[in-house]
Amino acid sequence: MKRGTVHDNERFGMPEGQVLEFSEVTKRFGGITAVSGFSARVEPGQVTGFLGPNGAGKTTTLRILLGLVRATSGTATVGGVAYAKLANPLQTVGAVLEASSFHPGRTAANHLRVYARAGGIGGARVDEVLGQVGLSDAAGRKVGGFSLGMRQRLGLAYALLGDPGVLVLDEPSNGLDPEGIKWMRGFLRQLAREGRTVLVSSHMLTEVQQTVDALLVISGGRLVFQGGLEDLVDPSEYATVVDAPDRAALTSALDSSGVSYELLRSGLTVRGTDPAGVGQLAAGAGIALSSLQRKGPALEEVFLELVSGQRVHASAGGTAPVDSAPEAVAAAAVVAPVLIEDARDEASAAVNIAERESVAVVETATEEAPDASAPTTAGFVVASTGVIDIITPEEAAAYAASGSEPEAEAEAEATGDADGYEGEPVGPIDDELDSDISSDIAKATDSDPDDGLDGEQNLPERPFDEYPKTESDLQADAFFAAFDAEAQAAEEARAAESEDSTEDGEESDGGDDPPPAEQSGAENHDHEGGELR
Ligand SMILES: Nc1ncnc2c1ncn2[C@@H]1O[C@H](COP(=O)(O)OP(=O)(O)OP(=O)(O)O)[C@@H](O)[C@H]1O
Repeated sequence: MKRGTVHDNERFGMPEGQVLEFSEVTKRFGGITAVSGFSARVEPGQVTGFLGPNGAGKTTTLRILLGLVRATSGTATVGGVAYAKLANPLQTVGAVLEASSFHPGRTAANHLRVYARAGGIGGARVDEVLGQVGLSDAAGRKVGGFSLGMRQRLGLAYALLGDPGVLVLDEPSNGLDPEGIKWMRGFLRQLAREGRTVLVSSHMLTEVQQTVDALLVISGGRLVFQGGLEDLVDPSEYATVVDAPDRAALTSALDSSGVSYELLRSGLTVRGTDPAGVGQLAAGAGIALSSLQRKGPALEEVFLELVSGQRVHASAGGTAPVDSAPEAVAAAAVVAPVLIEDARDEASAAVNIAERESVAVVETATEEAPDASAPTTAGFVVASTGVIDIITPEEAAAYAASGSEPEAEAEAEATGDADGYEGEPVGPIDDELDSDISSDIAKATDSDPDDGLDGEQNLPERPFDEYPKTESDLQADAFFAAFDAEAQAAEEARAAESEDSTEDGEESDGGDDPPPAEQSGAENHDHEGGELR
Protein backbone atom coordinates (compact mmCIF):
# COMPACT_ATOMS: atom_id res chain seq x y z
CA MET A 1 0.00 0.00 0.00
CA LYS A 2 1.13 3.51 -0.67
CA ARG A 3 1.99 5.63 2.28
CA GLY A 4 -0.25 8.62 2.91
CA THR A 5 1.49 11.78 1.72
CA VAL A 6 0.53 15.33 1.13
CA HIS A 7 0.54 14.50 -2.53
CA ASP A 8 -1.73 11.50 -2.15
CA ASN A 9 -4.17 13.55 -0.16
CA GLU A 10 -4.24 16.28 -2.74
CA ARG A 11 -4.71 13.84 -5.58
CA PHE A 12 -8.19 12.93 -4.47
CA GLY A 13 -9.31 15.99 -6.40
CA MET A 14 -8.12 17.48 -9.67
CA PRO A 15 -5.14 19.79 -9.33
CA GLU A 16 -6.37 23.29 -8.94
CA GLY A 17 -5.11 25.94 -11.32
CA GLN A 18 -4.25 29.24 -9.70
CA VAL A 19 -4.16 32.77 -10.98
CA LEU A 20 -0.64 34.14 -11.25
CA GLU A 21 -0.48 37.84 -10.65
CA PHE A 22 2.38 40.24 -11.20
CA SER A 23 1.88 43.68 -9.79
CA GLU A 24 4.25 46.49 -10.70
CA VAL A 25 7.26 44.18 -10.52
CA THR A 26 10.61 45.88 -10.96
CA LYS A 27 14.02 44.25 -10.71
CA ARG A 28 17.31 46.07 -11.00
CA PHE A 29 20.69 44.37 -11.11
CA GLY A 30 23.08 47.19 -10.39
CA GLY A 31 22.65 49.56 -13.31
CA ILE A 32 20.59 47.12 -15.37
CA THR A 33 16.83 47.22 -15.13
CA ALA A 34 15.85 43.68 -15.99
CA VAL A 35 12.13 44.09 -15.25
CA SER A 36 10.29 47.37 -15.00
CA GLY A 37 6.78 47.96 -13.59
CA PHE A 38 5.57 44.61 -14.93
CA SER A 39 1.89 43.94 -14.18
CA ALA A 40 0.07 40.97 -15.65
CA ARG A 41 -2.37 38.21 -14.85
CA VAL A 42 -2.16 34.59 -15.93
CA GLU A 43 -5.39 32.60 -15.83
CA PRO A 44 -5.89 28.90 -15.10
CA GLY A 45 -7.27 26.51 -17.70
CA GLN A 46 -5.20 27.89 -20.53
CA VAL A 47 -1.69 27.93 -21.87
CA THR A 48 -0.16 31.38 -21.63
CA GLY A 49 2.90 32.19 -23.70
CA PHE A 50 5.42 34.50 -22.10
CA LEU A 51 7.24 35.97 -25.04
CA GLY A 52 10.12 38.32 -25.49
CA PRO A 53 13.48 38.54 -27.21
CA ASN A 54 16.71 37.47 -25.53
CA GLY A 55 17.41 39.56 -22.46
CA ALA A 56 13.85 40.90 -22.31
CA GLY A 57 13.42 39.88 -18.68
CA LYS A 58 11.43 36.65 -18.97
CA THR A 59 13.63 34.46 -16.79
CA THR A 60 14.05 37.18 -14.19
CA THR A 61 10.28 37.62 -13.99
CA LEU A 62 9.75 33.87 -13.64
CA ARG A 63 12.43 33.66 -10.98
CA ILE A 64 10.75 36.43 -9.04
CA LEU A 65 7.49 34.49 -9.24
CA LEU A 66 9.26 31.41 -7.89
CA GLY A 67 10.91 33.25 -5.03
CA LEU A 68 14.40 32.75 -6.46
CA VAL A 69 15.05 36.44 -7.02
CA ARG A 70 13.77 39.19 -4.79
CA ALA A 71 12.00 41.95 -6.69
CA THR A 72 13.33 45.44 -6.15
CA SER A 73 9.67 46.44 -5.85
CA GLY A 74 6.26 45.03 -6.65
CA THR A 75 4.78 41.61 -6.00
CA ALA A 76 4.28 38.31 -7.78
CA THR A 77 1.79 35.82 -6.39
CA VAL A 78 0.39 32.35 -6.99
CA GLY A 79 -3.28 32.24 -6.08
CA GLY A 80 -2.79 35.47 -4.15
CA VAL A 81 0.13 34.09 -2.12
CA ALA A 82 3.83 34.78 -2.55
CA TYR A 83 5.68 31.59 -3.51
CA ALA A 84 7.70 31.69 -0.32
CA LYS A 85 4.50 31.47 1.68
CA LEU A 86 2.90 28.57 -0.15
CA ALA A 87 2.04 25.73 2.19
CA ASN A 88 2.90 22.97 -0.31
CA PRO A 89 5.01 24.57 -3.02
CA LEU A 90 5.91 21.37 -4.88
CA GLN A 91 2.26 20.42 -5.02
CA THR A 92 1.20 23.91 -6.07
CA VAL A 93 3.75 24.99 -8.66
CA GLY A 94 5.91 22.85 -10.91
CA ALA A 95 8.68 24.83 -12.55
CA VAL A 96 11.52 24.22 -14.96
CA LEU A 97 13.83 27.13 -15.56
CA GLU A 98 16.68 25.30 -17.20
CA ALA A 99 16.75 21.78 -18.47
CA SER A 100 20.46 21.14 -18.21
CA SER A 101 20.90 21.59 -14.49
CA PHE A 102 20.56 18.00 -13.45
CA HIS A 103 23.59 16.28 -12.02
CA PRO A 104 25.02 14.35 -14.95
CA GLY A 105 26.14 11.39 -12.87
CA ARG A 106 22.72 10.50 -11.52
CA THR A 107 20.00 8.53 -13.19
CA ALA A 108 16.74 10.15 -14.16
CA ALA A 109 14.82 8.04 -11.69
CA ASN A 110 17.24 8.85 -8.89
CA HIS A 111 16.88 12.56 -9.37
CA LEU A 112 13.16 12.33 -9.17
CA ARG A 113 13.19 9.97 -6.20
CA VAL A 114 15.24 12.34 -4.13
CA TYR A 115 12.94 15.25 -4.95
CA ALA A 116 9.87 13.10 -4.38
CA ARG A 117 11.11 12.00 -1.03
CA ALA A 118 12.05 15.53 -0.04
CA GLY A 119 8.59 16.75 -1.02
CA GLY A 120 6.74 13.97 0.80
CA ILE A 121 5.60 12.43 -2.47
CA GLY A 122 5.23 8.67 -2.85
CA GLY A 123 7.97 6.94 -4.89
CA ALA A 124 5.41 5.45 -7.28
CA ARG A 125 4.83 8.91 -8.64
CA VAL A 126 8.36 8.85 -10.10
CA ASP A 127 7.43 6.06 -12.48
CA GLU A 128 4.20 7.81 -13.31
CA VAL A 129 5.79 11.09 -14.32
CA LEU A 130 8.61 9.40 -16.21
CA GLY A 131 5.91 7.56 -18.14
CA GLN A 132 3.97 10.75 -18.73
CA VAL A 133 6.95 12.44 -20.36
CA GLY A 134 7.99 9.37 -22.35
CA LEU A 135 11.14 8.60 -20.37
CA SER A 136 10.21 5.25 -18.83
CA ASP A 137 12.82 3.44 -20.88
CA ALA A 138 15.52 5.89 -19.88
CA ALA A 139 14.66 5.92 -16.16
CA GLY A 140 17.81 4.05 -15.17
CA ARG A 141 20.15 5.99 -17.43
CA LYS A 142 22.42 8.77 -16.27
CA VAL A 143 21.34 12.26 -17.14
CA GLY A 144 24.86 13.04 -18.41
CA GLY A 145 24.12 10.88 -21.42
CA PHE A 146 20.76 12.51 -22.10
CA SER A 147 20.11 14.66 -25.13
CA LEU A 148 18.87 18.19 -24.56
CA GLY A 149 15.37 17.07 -25.48
CA MET A 150 15.51 14.25 -22.93
CA ARG A 151 16.60 16.75 -20.30
CA GLN A 152 13.65 18.93 -21.18
CA ARG A 153 11.39 15.94 -20.66
CA LEU A 154 13.08 15.15 -17.36
CA GLY A 155 12.64 18.75 -16.26
CA LEU A 156 8.97 18.45 -17.07
CA ALA A 157 8.77 15.18 -15.13
CA TYR A 158 10.29 16.97 -12.14
CA ALA A 159 7.79 19.79 -12.47
CA LEU A 160 4.93 17.29 -12.56
CA LEU A 161 6.05 15.33 -9.52
CA GLY A 162 3.74 17.08 -7.10
CA ASP A 163 0.85 17.02 -9.60
CA PRO A 164 0.72 20.81 -9.30
CA GLY A 165 -2.05 23.05 -10.55
CA VAL A 166 0.50 25.53 -11.93
CA LEU A 167 3.28 24.79 -14.43
CA VAL A 168 5.94 27.39 -15.16
CA LEU A 169 8.27 26.36 -17.96
CA ASP A 170 11.14 28.38 -19.37
CA GLU A 171 11.57 27.63 -23.09
CA PRO A 172 10.37 24.01 -22.82
CA SER A 173 10.70 23.29 -26.52
CA ASN A 174 14.45 23.99 -26.64
CA GLY A 175 16.29 20.99 -28.00
CA LEU A 176 13.20 19.02 -28.91
CA ASP A 177 12.94 17.45 -32.32
CA PRO A 178 9.81 18.13 -34.41
CA GLU A 179 8.07 15.11 -32.98
CA GLY A 180 9.02 16.21 -29.47
CA ILE A 181 7.73 19.71 -30.12
CA LYS A 182 4.44 18.30 -31.31
CA TRP A 183 4.26 16.10 -28.25
CA MET A 184 5.05 19.00 -25.94
CA ARG A 185 2.32 21.13 -27.50
CA GLY A 186 -0.28 18.45 -27.02
CA PHE A 187 0.93 17.76 -23.51
CA LEU A 188 0.75 21.38 -22.41
CA ARG A 189 -2.69 21.75 -23.92
CA GLN A 190 -3.83 18.67 -22.06
CA LEU A 191 -2.49 20.07 -18.78
CA ALA A 192 -4.42 23.29 -19.37
CA ARG A 193 -7.58 21.36 -20.26
CA GLU A 194 -7.33 19.71 -16.87
CA GLY A 195 -7.72 23.17 -15.36
CA ARG A 196 -4.06 23.91 -14.65
CA THR A 197 -2.34 27.22 -15.15
CA VAL A 198 0.39 26.77 -17.73
CA LEU A 199 2.90 29.57 -18.29
CA VAL A 200 5.48 28.92 -20.98
CA SER A 201 8.25 31.29 -21.98
CA SER A 202 9.69 31.53 -25.46
CA HIS A 203 11.49 34.05 -27.57
CA MET A 204 9.63 33.12 -30.73
CA LEU A 205 5.96 33.58 -31.38
CA THR A 206 5.95 30.93 -34.08
CA GLU A 207 7.15 28.39 -31.54
CA VAL A 208 4.15 28.84 -29.26
CA GLN A 209 1.56 30.14 -31.68
CA GLN A 210 -0.11 26.76 -32.05
CA THR A 211 -0.08 26.06 -28.32
CA VAL A 212 -1.09 29.18 -26.46
CA ASP A 213 -4.47 30.68 -25.73
CA ALA A 214 -3.09 33.88 -24.26
CA LEU A 215 0.09 35.89 -24.52
CA LEU A 216 2.22 38.13 -22.38
CA VAL A 217 4.87 39.94 -24.36
CA ILE A 218 7.78 41.57 -22.59
CA SER A 219 10.48 43.74 -24.05
CA GLY A 220 13.17 45.71 -22.29
CA GLY A 221 11.67 44.53 -19.01
CA ARG A 222 8.25 46.03 -19.77
CA LEU A 223 4.97 44.40 -20.63
CA VAL A 224 4.13 45.37 -24.20
CA PHE A 225 1.10 43.16 -24.77
CA GLN A 226 -1.28 40.94 -22.88
CA GLY A 227 -4.30 39.23 -24.31
CA GLY A 228 -5.39 36.46 -26.62
CA LEU A 229 -3.59 35.66 -29.85
CA GLU A 230 -6.63 37.02 -31.66
CA ASP A 231 -6.17 40.37 -29.91
CA LEU A 232 -2.65 40.82 -31.20
CA VAL A 233 -3.84 42.42 -34.41
CA ASP A 234 -6.66 44.93 -34.53
CA PRO A 235 -9.48 43.52 -36.71
CA SER A 236 -9.41 46.72 -38.73
CA GLU A 237 -5.94 45.75 -39.93
CA TYR A 238 -7.33 42.69 -41.60
CA ALA A 239 -9.08 42.50 -44.92
CA THR A 240 -10.94 39.66 -46.59
CA VAL A 241 -9.99 39.04 -50.18
CA VAL A 242 -12.69 37.21 -52.07
CA ASP A 243 -13.47 36.32 -55.67
CA ALA A 244 -16.03 34.34 -57.60
CA PRO A 245 -16.33 33.14 -61.20
CA ASP A 246 -19.54 35.15 -61.29
CA ARG A 247 -18.11 38.36 -59.92
CA ALA A 248 -21.19 40.40 -60.79
CA ALA A 249 -23.35 38.15 -58.64
CA LEU A 250 -20.86 38.51 -55.77
CA THR A 251 -20.76 42.30 -55.93
CA SER A 252 -24.51 42.51 -56.06
CA ALA A 253 -24.80 40.19 -52.99
CA LEU A 254 -22.32 42.39 -51.10
CA ASP A 255 -24.12 45.55 -52.20
CA SER A 256 -27.48 44.30 -51.05
CA SER A 257 -25.98 43.37 -47.63
CA GLY A 258 -24.41 46.81 -47.25
CA VAL A 259 -20.87 45.40 -47.20
CA SER A 260 -18.39 47.82 -48.74
CA TYR A 261 -15.52 46.55 -50.87
CA GLU A 262 -12.84 47.61 -53.26
CA LEU A 263 -12.76 46.07 -56.66
CA LEU A 264 -9.29 44.95 -57.68
CA ARG A 265 -8.05 43.02 -60.65
CA SER A 266 -7.36 40.06 -58.37
CA GLY A 267 -10.76 40.10 -56.66
CA LEU A 268 -12.65 42.08 -54.05
CA THR A 269 -11.13 43.42 -50.85
CA VAL A 270 -13.67 43.57 -48.06
CA ARG A 271 -12.95 45.43 -44.83
CA GLY A 272 -14.83 44.97 -41.58
CA THR A 273 -16.20 41.51 -42.38
CA ASP A 274 -14.09 38.44 -41.75
CA PRO A 275 -13.78 35.50 -44.18
CA ALA A 276 -16.43 33.51 -42.31
CA GLY A 277 -18.92 36.37 -42.69
CA VAL A 278 -18.21 36.85 -46.38
CA GLY A 279 -18.37 33.10 -46.99
CA GLN A 280 -21.72 32.88 -45.26
CA LEU A 281 -23.08 35.76 -47.24
CA ALA A 282 -21.99 34.19 -50.52
CA ALA A 283 -23.39 30.80 -49.53
CA GLY A 284 -26.71 32.44 -48.61
CA ALA A 285 -26.88 33.95 -52.10
CA GLY A 286 -25.95 30.64 -53.75
CA ILE A 287 -22.65 32.01 -55.10
CA ALA A 288 -19.71 29.68 -55.64
CA LEU A 289 -16.40 31.29 -54.58
CA SER A 290 -13.06 30.83 -56.31
CA SER A 291 -11.02 32.30 -53.43
CA LEU A 292 -11.52 33.48 -49.88
CA GLN A 293 -8.55 34.70 -47.86
CA ARG A 294 -7.69 36.76 -44.85
CA LYS A 295 -4.99 39.32 -45.55
CA GLY A 296 -3.18 41.33 -42.94
CA PRO A 297 0.05 41.51 -41.00
CA ALA A 298 1.55 38.18 -40.02
CA LEU A 299 1.46 37.60 -36.27
CA GLU A 300 5.25 37.33 -36.20
CA GLU A 301 5.50 40.73 -37.84
CA VAL A 302 3.22 42.23 -35.20
CA PHE A 303 5.24 40.57 -32.47
CA LEU A 304 8.48 42.03 -33.81
CA GLU A 305 6.90 45.46 -34.03
CA LEU A 306 5.73 45.19 -30.44
CA VAL A 307 9.09 44.17 -29.03
CA SER A 308 10.96 46.77 -31.06
CA GLY A 309 8.63 49.53 -29.88
CA GLN A 310 7.27 50.27 -33.36
CA ARG A 311 3.85 49.13 -32.25
CA VAL A 312 2.23 49.99 -28.96
CA HIS A 313 -0.74 47.99 -27.71
CA ALA A 314 -3.40 49.33 -25.38
CA SER A 315 -3.32 46.13 -23.28
CA ALA A 316 0.08 47.18 -21.95
CA GLY A 317 -1.15 50.58 -20.89
CA GLY A 318 0.34 52.10 -24.00
CA THR A 319 3.91 51.56 -22.86
CA ALA A 320 6.68 51.03 -25.32
CA PRO A 321 9.83 49.14 -24.33
CA VAL A 322 12.21 51.24 -22.28
CA ASP A 323 15.24 52.78 -23.90
CA SER A 324 17.45 50.79 -21.60
CA ALA A 325 16.55 47.60 -23.42
CA PRO A 326 19.39 47.69 -25.93
CA GLU A 327 21.75 48.65 -23.17
CA ALA A 328 20.59 45.73 -21.08
CA VAL A 329 20.93 43.38 -23.99
CA ALA A 330 24.38 44.72 -24.76
CA ALA A 331 25.38 44.24 -21.16
CA ALA A 332 24.07 40.71 -21.29
CA ALA A 333 26.29 40.04 -24.27
CA VAL A 334 29.38 41.28 -22.48
CA VAL A 335 28.75 39.70 -19.12
CA ALA A 336 28.44 35.99 -18.61
CA PRO A 337 24.95 35.21 -17.35
CA VAL A 338 26.00 34.67 -13.80
CA LEU A 339 24.27 35.44 -10.57
CA ILE A 340 25.89 38.64 -9.61
CA GLU A 341 24.35 41.26 -7.42
CA ASP A 342 21.91 38.82 -5.96
CA ALA A 343 24.16 35.86 -5.47
CA ARG A 344 23.52 35.73 -1.77
CA ASP A 345 19.86 36.78 -1.87
CA GLU A 346 19.20 34.06 -4.35
CA ALA A 347 21.15 31.56 -2.31
CA SER A 348 19.02 32.19 0.70
CA ALA A 349 15.82 32.19 -1.32
CA ALA A 350 16.72 28.84 -2.84
CA VAL A 351 17.67 27.43 0.52
CA ASN A 352 14.35 28.61 1.90
CA ILE A 353 12.73 26.54 -0.76
CA ALA A 354 15.02 23.68 0.13
CA GLU A 355 14.02 24.08 3.71
CA ARG A 356 10.34 23.96 3.05
CA GLU A 357 10.53 21.18 0.53
CA SER A 358 13.48 19.52 2.20
CA VAL A 359 15.10 19.68 -1.21
CA ALA A 360 18.79 20.21 -1.68
CA VAL A 361 20.33 22.80 -3.91
CA VAL A 362 23.50 22.96 -5.98
CA GLU A 363 25.80 25.93 -5.91
CA THR A 364 27.88 26.62 -8.93
CA ALA A 365 28.29 30.30 -8.19
CA THR A 366 31.40 30.16 -6.05
CA GLU A 367 34.25 32.58 -6.44
CA GLU A 368 36.73 30.00 -7.67
CA ALA A 369 36.46 26.39 -8.67
CA PRO A 370 37.18 24.62 -5.42
CA ASP A 371 40.20 22.40 -5.07
CA ALA A 372 38.89 18.88 -5.51
CA SER A 373 41.24 17.61 -2.86
CA ALA A 374 40.19 20.16 -0.27
CA PRO A 375 37.44 19.06 2.06
CA THR A 376 34.23 20.93 1.41
CA THR A 377 32.03 21.29 4.41
CA ALA A 378 29.04 22.95 2.79
CA GLY A 379 26.36 20.30 2.36
CA PHE A 380 24.52 22.34 -0.22
CA VAL A 381 25.10 25.15 -2.59
CA VAL A 382 22.93 27.18 -4.95
CA ALA A 383 22.66 26.83 -8.70
CA SER A 384 23.13 29.98 -10.70
CA THR A 385 20.00 28.98 -12.56
CA GLY A 386 18.03 28.51 -9.40
CA VAL A 387 17.15 25.00 -10.45
CA ILE A 388 17.30 22.74 -7.47
CA ASP A 389 19.61 19.76 -7.52
CA ILE A 390 21.18 17.36 -5.08
CA ILE A 391 24.92 17.10 -4.71
CA THR A 392 27.29 15.90 -2.02
CA PRO A 393 30.23 18.11 -0.96
CA GLU A 394 32.72 15.76 -2.64
CA GLU A 395 30.73 15.80 -5.84
CA ALA A 396 30.48 19.56 -5.70
CA ALA A 397 34.24 19.85 -5.38
CA ALA A 398 34.98 17.34 -8.14
CA TYR A 399 32.23 18.70 -10.36
CA ALA A 400 33.52 22.24 -10.09
CA ALA A 401 37.23 21.37 -10.26
CA SER A 402 37.25 19.75 -13.66
CA GLY A 403 35.26 19.18 -16.76
CA SER A 404 35.31 15.45 -16.17
CA GLU A 405 32.65 13.83 -14.10
CA PRO A 406 34.36 11.49 -11.65
CA GLU A 407 31.29 9.55 -10.83
CA ALA A 408 30.70 8.70 -14.43
CA GLU A 409 33.83 6.68 -14.94
CA ALA A 410 33.38 4.75 -11.75
CA GLU A 411 29.87 3.91 -12.72
CA ALA A 412 30.70 3.17 -16.31
CA GLU A 413 31.44 -0.35 -15.27
CA ALA A 414 28.05 -0.84 -13.79
CA THR A 415 25.48 -2.37 -16.08
CA GLY A 416 22.40 -0.98 -14.47
CA ASP A 417 21.56 0.44 -11.15
CA ALA A 418 20.18 -0.83 -7.91
CA ASP A 419 16.72 0.44 -8.78
CA GLY A 420 15.86 -2.70 -10.59
CA TYR A 421 15.63 -0.72 -13.81
CA GLU A 422 17.06 -2.53 -16.71
CA GLY A 423 18.27 0.54 -18.45
CA GLU A 424 21.12 0.64 -20.90
CA PRO A 425 24.58 0.03 -19.48
CA VAL A 426 25.85 3.23 -17.97
CA GLY A 427 28.46 4.96 -20.08
CA PRO A 428 30.87 7.78 -19.35
CA ILE A 429 29.50 11.26 -19.61
CA ASP A 430 30.37 12.48 -23.06
CA ASP A 431 32.98 15.13 -23.63
CA GLU A 432 30.62 17.60 -25.12
CA LEU A 433 28.46 17.61 -22.04
CA ASP A 434 31.47 17.85 -19.83
CA SER A 435 32.65 20.90 -21.65
CA ASP A 436 29.17 22.42 -21.28
CA ILE A 437 29.44 21.89 -17.57
CA SER A 438 32.92 23.39 -17.42
CA SER A 439 31.78 26.36 -19.35
CA ASP A 440 28.77 26.82 -17.05
CA ILE A 441 31.10 26.68 -14.10
CA ALA A 442 33.52 29.05 -15.77
CA LYS A 443 30.67 31.47 -16.30
CA ALA A 444 29.45 31.03 -12.77
CA THR A 445 32.89 31.65 -11.35
CA ASP A 446 33.78 34.57 -13.55
CA SER A 447 34.97 37.36 -11.33
CA ASP A 448 36.92 39.28 -13.86
CA PRO A 449 37.26 42.82 -12.58
CA ASP A 450 37.31 43.99 -16.18
CA ASP A 451 33.92 42.60 -16.96
CA GLY A 452 32.30 45.98 -16.81
CA LEU A 453 30.30 45.32 -13.70
CA ASP A 454 30.20 47.29 -10.51
CA GLY A 455 32.26 45.85 -7.70
CA GLU A 456 29.12 44.91 -5.82
CA GLN A 457 28.09 42.69 -8.68
CA ASN A 458 31.13 40.48 -8.50
CA LEU A 459 30.82 37.24 -6.65
CA PRO A 460 32.02 37.13 -3.05
CA GLU A 461 35.67 36.53 -2.37
CA ARG A 462 35.11 33.98 0.34
CA PRO A 463 34.06 30.37 -0.13
CA PHE A 464 30.38 29.88 0.37
CA ASP A 465 30.65 28.03 3.67
CA GLU A 466 32.50 30.86 5.34
CA TYR A 467 29.34 32.91 5.45
CA PRO A 468 27.51 32.75 8.74
CA LYS A 469 24.93 30.01 8.43
CA THR A 470 21.30 30.94 8.69
CA GLU A 471 18.71 28.72 10.28
CA SER A 472 17.71 27.58 6.79
CA ASP A 473 21.32 26.68 6.06
CA LEU A 474 21.51 24.59 9.18
CA GLN A 475 18.29 22.79 8.36
CA ALA A 476 19.51 22.06 4.87
CA ASP A 477 22.78 20.75 6.33
CA ALA A 478 20.79 18.49 8.62
CA PHE A 479 18.78 17.20 5.70
CA PHE A 480 21.92 16.29 3.81
CA ALA A 481 23.56 14.76 6.83
CA ALA A 482 20.53 12.51 7.36
CA PHE A 483 20.46 11.63 3.69
CA ASP A 484 24.15 10.74 3.65
CA ALA A 485 23.94 8.79 6.90
CA GLU A 486 21.14 6.66 5.56
CA ALA A 487 23.02 6.10 2.34
CA GLN A 488 26.14 5.10 4.22
CA ALA A 489 24.23 2.68 6.43
CA ALA A 490 22.75 1.06 3.35
CA GLU A 491 26.21 0.80 1.81
CA GLU A 492 27.63 -0.79 4.93
CA ALA A 493 24.81 -3.29 5.02
CA ARG A 494 25.47 -4.14 1.41
CA ALA A 495 29.21 -4.45 2.01
CA ALA A 496 28.57 -6.78 4.98
CA GLU A 497 26.23 -8.86 2.85
CA SER A 498 28.79 -9.20 0.07
CA GLU A 499 31.53 -10.08 2.59
CA ASP A 500 29.32 -12.89 3.88
CA SER A 501 28.92 -14.26 0.41
CA THR A 502 32.65 -14.09 -0.43
CA GLU A 503 33.50 -15.87 2.80
CA ASP A 504 31.78 -18.95 1.39
CA GLY A 505 35.11 -20.13 -0.03
CA GLU A 506 34.96 -17.96 -3.16
CA GLU A 507 38.22 -16.47 -4.38
CA SER A 508 38.37 -12.74 -3.80
CA ASP A 509 41.41 -10.71 -4.68
CA GLY A 510 39.87 -7.31 -4.10
CA GLY A 511 38.07 -7.95 -0.86
CA ASP A 512 39.96 -5.28 1.07
CA ASP A 513 39.48 -2.58 -1.48
CA PRO A 514 36.59 -0.28 -0.81
CA PRO A 515 34.35 0.37 -3.80
CA PRO A 516 35.18 3.56 -5.71
CA ALA A 517 33.73 6.39 -3.66
CA GLU A 518 31.66 7.90 -6.44
CA GLN A 519 30.28 4.59 -7.50
CA SER A 520 29.26 3.61 -4.03
CA GLY A 521 27.72 7.00 -3.56
CA ALA A 522 25.57 6.63 -6.61
CA GLU A 523 24.59 3.11 -5.69
CA ASN A 524 23.61 4.32 -2.29
CA HIS A 525 21.26 6.82 -3.77
CA ASP A 526 19.83 4.20 -6.04
CA HIS A 527 19.33 1.93 -3.13
CA GLU A 528 17.89 4.77 -1.19
CA GLY A 529 15.46 5.38 -3.98
CA GLY A 530 14.52 1.72 -3.99
CA GLU A 531 13.58 1.92 -0.36
CA LEU A 532 11.11 4.63 -1.06
CA ARG A 533 8.90 2.42 -3.08
N1 LIG B 1 21.87 37.97 -11.93
C1 LIG B 1 21.95 38.95 -12.81
N2 LIG B 1 22.87 39.93 -12.67
C2 LIG B 1 22.94 40.94 -13.57
N3 LIG B 1 22.13 41.06 -14.64
C3 LIG B 1 21.21 40.11 -14.83
C4 LIG B 1 21.07 39.01 -13.94
N4 LIG B 1 20.05 38.22 -14.39
C5 LIG B 1 19.60 38.82 -15.51
N5 LIG B 1 20.29 39.96 -15.77
C6 LIG B 1 20.07 40.88 -16.89
O1 LIG B 1 18.70 41.20 -16.92
C7 LIG B 1 18.23 41.26 -18.25
C8 LIG B 1 17.08 40.30 -18.42
O2 LIG B 1 17.60 38.97 -18.39
P1 LIG B 1 16.66 37.69 -18.42
O3 LIG B 1 17.54 36.50 -18.29
O4 LIG B 1 15.57 37.84 -17.45
O5 LIG B 1 16.08 37.78 -19.90
P2 LIG B 1 15.34 36.67 -20.76
O6 LIG B 1 14.19 37.35 -21.40
O7 LIG B 1 15.04 35.48 -19.94
O8 LIG B 1 16.43 36.34 -21.83
P3 LIG B 1 16.75 34.95 -22.59
O9 LIG B 1 15.61 34.65 -23.50
O10 LIG B 1 18.00 35.27 -23.34
O11 LIG B 1 16.94 33.91 -21.52
C9 LIG B 1 19.42 40.96 -19.13
O12 LIG B 1 19.99 42.19 -19.52
C10 LIG B 1 20.35 40.22 -18.22
O13 LIG B 1 21.68 40.40 -18.59
